This record gives sequence, structure tokens and C-alpha cells, in this order.
Amino acid sequence: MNILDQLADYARLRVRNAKELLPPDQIKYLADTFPQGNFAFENALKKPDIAFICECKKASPSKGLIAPEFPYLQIAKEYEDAGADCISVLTEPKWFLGKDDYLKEIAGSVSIPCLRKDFTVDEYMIYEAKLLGASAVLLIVSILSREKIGRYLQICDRLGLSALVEAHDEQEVKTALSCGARLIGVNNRNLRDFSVDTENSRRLRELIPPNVLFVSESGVKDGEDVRRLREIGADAVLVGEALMRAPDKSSKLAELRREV
Ligand SMILES: O=C(O)c1ccccc1NCC(=O)[C@H](O)[C@H](O)COP(=O)(O)O
Repeated sequence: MNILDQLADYARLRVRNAKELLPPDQIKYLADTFPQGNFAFENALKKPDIAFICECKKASPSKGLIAPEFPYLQIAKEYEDAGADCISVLTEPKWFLGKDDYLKEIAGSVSIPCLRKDFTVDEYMIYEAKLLGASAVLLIVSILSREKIGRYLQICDRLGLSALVEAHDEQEVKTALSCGARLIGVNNRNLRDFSVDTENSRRLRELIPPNVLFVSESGVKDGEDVRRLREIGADAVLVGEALMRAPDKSSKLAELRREV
């Protein structure tokens, strides 16, 4: 079984357990009555220059433990102070060592929008994201049916949340567009062999119309990568490991922007 299927299976188990503690009708009621979102995540990416979504990630399936010390609140504040447009917070616990509490605390202490980076397999997880203070959720095309993506996009719209719809190839980009995605992320990481190639973004860019926001995800490590992605008209880049490993995150972000 590939890693995405394993992550999705485990997410289904997590949701089953969560539903025993808080039933679906109750979480839906709570999310519906929680202050309405205002699509802050996608709005933050609408700017003349490329936007930066900076990720808080302790570990990953491809790299194992990335940040043994993980002062997530400090990292998030550093990102905000350094001019990040949005923050992505991993909440997947088994492979990424994420926690819902990381998101809740970060979203409560920064004023830029946060993405719940997790493997959404049930609408329950969208309600959880809202209650945790997220402004956006991740919908990965390869683990969801077209019907589910359509339904989850409607739920996000009702709640005022943005949905980053992630695609890996041409067919998945077409699926995302046909479902009405307004924000598409192309993942440069091949999840079969974990190789990373930002050319994937270049190849798929032309399929995405100008009225849809385009985010290039994974493998962005230096200013040269960002320059190339700016050149193809990426609206945003999502950067994890390069920032997580940088002792000075502010300088690293400036380097990515080519400000130093
Ligand atoms: O990173 C992985 O190993 C991974 C494996 C399976 C599914 C998703 C995975 N990564 C999630 C991401 O999308 C990245 O955390 C994100 O794009 C940032 O990537 P990077 O800048 O390369 O850390």
C-alpha cells in the first residue's frame, strides 16, 4: 500500500475514534455556530508577488524526524514576523508527529491565516479544522472521490474556509478544476519514490486558468527555485523542510525571496 493510502487509512481510524468522543451532528453544530470564516487563506495569496506559505512540520514520511526540538509557537511567530503570508500546520500524528493542539495554539497566537495540513478523508475533519481555528483545509485528489471533493468544497464555502486542492498529475488537476477548486496545489513530491522535482509545477501550470490560484508545494529549497516558480506564474509556494532546518528562519525566508 502506498504512503498516501496508509495516511488516509489512519485518518479514517482517527475520525472513527474522534466521533466516539464528539458525535458528527454535534461537531457540525459547533462548527456551524462558530464565527464564520472569511476565506482569509486564499485572500492572503492574492498579491502581486509570489506568496509564502511557511510550514510547521516536525517530521515526515520521507525524511523522518526533521526537528527534534519543535518550539512550534516560536517558529510560527518567526514566520509571521519574517513576512510569511500564511502558515501550514501538520496535525497528522503518526508520520508527521503533528497535533491538533499545535494548530489550535498557533492559530490563536498569529494573525495570518493557517492551513490544517492533514489527510482529509471525512467532512468531520473539516469541522474539526474550523474549531481549531484554521482558515483552510487540504483536499488531496488522489485519496478522495470526485463526489467527496465537490461536497467538501461546499462545506468549506458554507463555513468560510478555503480549500487547497492538491494534485499530482494532469488528470488530478482536471478533476480539481471540474469540482470547482479555486486554489490548486501541485505537489512536486512523487509519493511513490519521494523524489522531488519542481518541474512538475512547470508542467502542470498551463492547465490551471488565471482565475484559479496556483500553489507549488514541496522541494522548494532556495531562491533559485522560487525564481523559477515566480517565472511560471505560481501565486504561492509552500515551504516546509528548508525552513524547518534553517537555524535562522527569517534569513532563510529572505533568501528564498532573494532579499539577501
Ligand atoms: O513530505 C513527505 O514525506 C510526504 C509524504 C507523504 C505525503 C505528504 C508528504 N508531505 C506533505 C507535504 O506536502 C509537504 O510537507 C509540503 O509540501 C512541504 O514540503 P517540503 O518543503 O519539501 O518540506
